[in-house]
Amino acid sequence: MINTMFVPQKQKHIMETPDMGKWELAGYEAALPVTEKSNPITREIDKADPVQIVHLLKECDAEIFQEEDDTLVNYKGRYTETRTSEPQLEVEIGQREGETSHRKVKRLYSASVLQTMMDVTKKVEAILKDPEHSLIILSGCGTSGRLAFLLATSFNKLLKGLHKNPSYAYIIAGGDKAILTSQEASEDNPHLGAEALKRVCAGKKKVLFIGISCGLSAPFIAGQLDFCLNNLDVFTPVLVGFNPVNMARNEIIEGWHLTFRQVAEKMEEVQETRRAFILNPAVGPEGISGSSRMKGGSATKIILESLLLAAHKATSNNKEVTAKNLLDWMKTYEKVHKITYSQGKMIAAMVKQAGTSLEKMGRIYYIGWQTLGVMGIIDASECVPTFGTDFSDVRGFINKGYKEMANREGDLTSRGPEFEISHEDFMMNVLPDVTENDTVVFIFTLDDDLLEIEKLANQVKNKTPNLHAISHVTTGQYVSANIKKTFASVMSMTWPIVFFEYEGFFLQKFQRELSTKWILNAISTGGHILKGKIYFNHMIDLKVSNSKLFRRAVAILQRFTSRSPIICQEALLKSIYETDDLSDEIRNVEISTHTTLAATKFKVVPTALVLLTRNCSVAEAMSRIQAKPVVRETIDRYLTAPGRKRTADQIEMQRDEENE
Ligand SMILES: C[C@](O)(c1ccc(-c2ccc(S(=O)(=O)c3ccc(N)nc3)nc2Nc2ccccc2)nc1)C(F)(F)F
Ligand SMILES: O=P(O)(O)OC[C@@H](O)[C@@H](O)[C@H](O)[C@@H](O)CO
Repeated sequence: MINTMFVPQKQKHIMETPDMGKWELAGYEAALPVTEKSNPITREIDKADPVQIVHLLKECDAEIFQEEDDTLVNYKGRYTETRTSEPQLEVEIGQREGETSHRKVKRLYSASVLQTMMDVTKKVEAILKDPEHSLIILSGCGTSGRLAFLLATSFNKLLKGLHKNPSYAYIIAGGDKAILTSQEASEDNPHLGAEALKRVCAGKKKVLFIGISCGLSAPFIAGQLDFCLNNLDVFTPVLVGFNPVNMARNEIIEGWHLTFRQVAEKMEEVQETRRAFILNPAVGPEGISGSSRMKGGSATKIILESLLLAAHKATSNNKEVTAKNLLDWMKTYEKVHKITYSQGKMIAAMVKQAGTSLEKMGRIYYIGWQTLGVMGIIDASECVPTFGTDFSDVRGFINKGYKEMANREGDLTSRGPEFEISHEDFMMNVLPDVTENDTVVFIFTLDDDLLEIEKLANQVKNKTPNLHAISHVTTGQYVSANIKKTFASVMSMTWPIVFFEYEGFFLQKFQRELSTKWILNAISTGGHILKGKIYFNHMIDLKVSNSKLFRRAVAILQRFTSRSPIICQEALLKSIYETDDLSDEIRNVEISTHTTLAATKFKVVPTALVLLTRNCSVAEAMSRIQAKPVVRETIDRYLTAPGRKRTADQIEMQRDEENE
């Protein structure tokens, strides 16, 4: 059996993969985590126009809801997509006939997922009965941490409306500053996670810990789950992610003794006694490979909002939660997909506008109200690590700033301009410099202060004609004519009136948030695609600021040059350290040393690409990239050079065929 996984081993950091000739072996591809795979739907998204971009993203998001099909995982973790009706027997290499057992991949609506959700709602209900001595903690890194913050504050508001004490708390790697800015390095520290968890739940007797890691990969979360597993008298750990456990990250975590996969496997064992739970349906690869903020973030919202709302409803109605309840709650989110993307043309127009602004070195501003303002702040903060842009390129603002956010650490404005988030900050410090190159998007509902909205819009209109609105209305409500005439375009989403009780009001709020998330994800992703930041469906010029991004960078270099992982890693290190001869000291120092230095550099991956394709010095590679920053030509020239290997596309094509 060819060993295709990261295996903990003494000489650090070398990804165990088949040697060059067998690189395309289905085995390697099969080991590739779903959350890191390239989605065939978006293989050519970098060449799509705005309407096509929106259509492709819509197709990707629809995969979240896909029913369980004949996708088979055999127990050695070789994930093979089969489209045929009869199960395709894939015999393990060196595996005797008949010994292979196949299991279906869990999807959002799978019976096992619904059963686990039901089990977790019972734990939630137990906690809600005793808020003084117990707590529900939501935790994550990056986008997963931002959603943990949003979910915890939303459900504490739900409790407050019932005159109940808060039962929720959140942890985000890097602290509250990570809600607004990228703190990618803190993801790699398991001790930091465990310490934060101890601090937040000091004195509690019963804690339901919900750790969110879309890729089943964040060491910060692994540290927290392991802490829970060693204190099961107080803690019940729940892991939320979107890979099968046998694809959880298996690389030794620096300064620790376990891999994420070992922690996940321990979780699986304890799950047998219903004292730990794993919610990990596959939702399909991201539209931009590895960008788990998109489908991963959406699926996180859908699962946890459905689960928690069902638990609250059962508590107030004193009724049991059934699998059907959960299925019905989650099915309503499919309508959100339908209603949102019914506005595809208007979304495409905003994508086009965003692309124009970004190409002209203009900026994009989201001016939002209530939690729709939070969705704008989240999308804006994701652009920095995702597209390697400056915080000032895409920014979110929210009415009443930190008062509306209700984040634990309160007002962070004094920490610097990237922490200025109120409409007043926007008016005073940003609006004076807004020009017609900039795009401003208002995001509100008709329950927000329409006079305030109109006043602010008229002030913005004096500075740029590119003023658009996303408004959420309930059937029967209409955006008034004078609001309409203030904006260049108004995208109006009409939602059915909800008759459910109190929880229904929150479900409607959550669904407007998800709809807004999909639209803003399309605007920021589409805008950067039109600006030429994406190659095929990969963000090649990524900042290598933590170990996962380091791995992704090496993998992308391999994918586009067909060189071995060792050669690719060397090229990346030469680029990071700006040297043509790597010392053994550099080769053997911890990954965190590489990522800490890389985080201060620009274009290290494109530079490494030139190193690999032009066989030149680092200095020459850097000056080439300086001169011609567009990565696409560099790769195309290399891949189609006479006598060169197939194009990256042909490589992708062949791999996907192998996966069929
Ligand atoms: C699809 C593609 O080949 C690709 C892209 C990314 C990666 C990759 C990135 C990061 C990582 S990771 O080590 O940080 C990680 C993350 C989550 C998880 N559950 N396990 C491991 N692994 C990657 N690839 C990979 C992981 C395990 C086995 C074989 C390949 N591998 C391949 C590329 F075309 F995008 F390059
Ligand atoms: O939820 P995960 O897989 O642990 O990932 C946590 C973070 O790396 C991730 O949210 C990252 O900040 C985003 O830019 C991904 O699009």
